[in-house]
Amino acid sequence: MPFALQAPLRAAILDLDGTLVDTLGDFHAALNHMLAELRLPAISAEAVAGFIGKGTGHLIRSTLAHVGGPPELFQPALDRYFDAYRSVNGRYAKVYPGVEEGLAALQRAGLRLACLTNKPGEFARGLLQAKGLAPAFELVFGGDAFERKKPDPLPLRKTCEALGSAPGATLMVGDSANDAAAARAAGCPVVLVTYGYNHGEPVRKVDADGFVASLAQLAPLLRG
Ligand SMILES: O=C(O)COP(=O)(O)O
Ligand SMILES: [Mg+2]
Repeated sequence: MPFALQAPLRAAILDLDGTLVDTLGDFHAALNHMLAELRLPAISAEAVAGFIGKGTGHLIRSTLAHVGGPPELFQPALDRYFDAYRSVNGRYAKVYPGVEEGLAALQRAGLRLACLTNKPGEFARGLLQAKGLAPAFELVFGGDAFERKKPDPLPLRKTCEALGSAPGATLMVGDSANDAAAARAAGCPVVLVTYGYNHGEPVRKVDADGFVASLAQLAPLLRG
């Protein structure tokens, strides 16, 4: 569906998991490693996909509940998960088609770029580095950078401030209702990709300014 972005843009904020990189394989491997160490049953990749995007605490709590593990195991599970994720980060992850092209188009349009994810900052920076995407971003903020995570608007407001760009002139590009809700509340225009993880729900039902099947489709929206 064609759509137009109203305001002249000065900056763009991009989500990471499900938007820039398909990280389901990394999450799946790290969680199953954690579950095996806790002697709990394994989880399917499909179930994991529904839990991505709301940060690590939500991912671990949802995974434990899904396999019938007691909530008291949260802290030991979290510790094992961090060790496991640190050692797989990027190994089973793939940059989505059109990402390099889309980022280059945003840069050519003179926009300052930040990556804002609910993933812990350490993992986000390592992943962007491993996939060759780090040089595109002036700033990278993880889920541990601010007091609250998306869908709260605080991380977007803070990122706009750090970029020196008003929210109305800062495009949020994400894959989930979380990104869209945060953008709406912060006053940023928001475009969602149709290929990511939207908590297991159809992404087109989310209130957003537009949808793209590839970041390469952002290029024509930036002209003029
Ligand atoms: O939930 C996470 O860890 C990451 O999610 P995000 O990159 O889509 O914000
Ligand atoms: Mg995401």
